[in-house]
Amino acid sequence: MSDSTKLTHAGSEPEERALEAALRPRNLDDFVGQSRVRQQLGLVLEAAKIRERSADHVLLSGPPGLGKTTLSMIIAAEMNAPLRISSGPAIQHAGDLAAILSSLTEGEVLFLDEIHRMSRPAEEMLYMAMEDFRVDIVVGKGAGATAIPLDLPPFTLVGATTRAGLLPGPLRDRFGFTGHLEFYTVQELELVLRRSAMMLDLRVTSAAFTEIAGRSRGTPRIANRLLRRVRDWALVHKLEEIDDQSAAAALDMYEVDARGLDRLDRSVLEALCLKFGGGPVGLSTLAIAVGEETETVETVAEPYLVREGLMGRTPRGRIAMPSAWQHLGLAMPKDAIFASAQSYENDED
Ligand SMILES: Nc1ncnc2c1ncn2[C@@H]1O[C@H](COP(=O)(O)OP(=O)(O)OP(=O)(O)O)[C@@H](O)[C@H]1O
Ligand SMILES: [Mg+2]
Repeated sequence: MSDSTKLTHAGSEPEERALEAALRPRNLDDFVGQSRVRQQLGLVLEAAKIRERSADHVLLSGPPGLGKTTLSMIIAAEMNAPLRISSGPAIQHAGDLAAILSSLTEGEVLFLDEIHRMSRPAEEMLYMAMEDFRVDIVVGKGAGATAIPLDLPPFTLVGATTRAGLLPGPLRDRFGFTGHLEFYTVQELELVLRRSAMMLDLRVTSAAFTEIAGRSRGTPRIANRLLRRVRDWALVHKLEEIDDQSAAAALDMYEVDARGLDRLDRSVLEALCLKFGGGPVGLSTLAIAVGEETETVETVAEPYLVREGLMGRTPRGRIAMPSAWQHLGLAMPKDAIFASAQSYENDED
C-alpha cells in the first residue's frame, strides 16, 4: 500500500490503536452524528435501565471506521456494565465461545467484533445463548460424549459487522436492535475533528476543520488520522494555529486531495480519462495501465470512486463520469461515454 493510500483507507492500523482509543467518545452525548441510531439506541438502553434488566442484544453494521467499536464501549459504559471483547476470527471452535459465555457475569456486555467470521458450530451455540441464556457444554468425544446444559446469567451481546449481508438470518433475527451506521457528512466530521483537536490541545480555525473534513471520505477514523498529519506539519513549521491553507498544504503534501482521493485513486481516474478516453474499459486492463493488481483497484480504489460519482460501472466496463473530468481539470471529449451510465452490482468485467 502506498503512503497516501495508508492515510485514506478506512481500516484500522495496529500502531494507531492507542491513539484511537484516546479519542473515542465515552458516552452517547459525545458520539457525533448517526442521530437516528443514537436516538434508538438511547431508548433501548434507557428502557433497560428502568426495567433493571440487561439491554436487548444489539447488532451494529456499517463500513470500517464509522464507530462500531466505539458504540459498543459506550453501551457498556451507559449500562454501567463490564465489557468483554472478542471477535469472530478468534472463535473458531464452539468450545472457545463456551469458555467466554460461561465466565460472563450478570449484566455484562459481550462485544463480538467481525461476528460474520465466526465458525458455524460456534454460531449455533450462540443462538441458544442469545435466546435462552443457556449453552450445552459437550464433555467427552464420540459415542461417550454428553451435553451438560449450563445456565448463563443475563448478558447483552453487541455484535459488529462490516458485512451485514453475510450474517445468517437466524443470527440476525436474534438481535433486538440493529443499528446501521452511515458515512458522515462534512459538517459531522467537522464536529469530530473539533472534539479531537480540543483533546489534542490544538488551535485550529473553522475553515481548517472544513478543509480536513472534506478530505476524510465520510469516515471519522480517516478524519482523525489526517488531523494527526496536519498536526505534525504544524509542529515542524512552528505554527501556533492551523488554518485552512496550512491544512491544505499539509494534506497536499501527503497526496490526499481536496475530495479525499489518494494517489492510487487519482492514477486510476487519470488512466481512465487520458488513456482510455473515459472508457468503457475492463477492470483488468485499467489495473495494468496503473501497474496494480486487479483486486487492489477493485477493492481499494473503486468503491470510493463509485461512491463519489467519479467512476461508473457498466456491463461493458468502467467509465469516467463527468465529475471525474472536472475533478482532474480536464475537458471532457464530446464522444466520451457516460450518458447511458448506470451502476450494476454484478457486471461482467
Ligand atoms: N461518532 C463519532 N464521534 C467521534 N469520534 C468517532 C465517532 N465514530 C468514530 N469515531 C472515531 O473514529 C475511530 C474509529 O472508530 P471505531 O474504531 O469505533 O470504528 P469501527 O466502526 O469499529 O471500525 P472497524 O470496522 O474497523 O472495526 C475511533 O478512534 C473514534 O474515536
Ligand atoms: Mg471496530
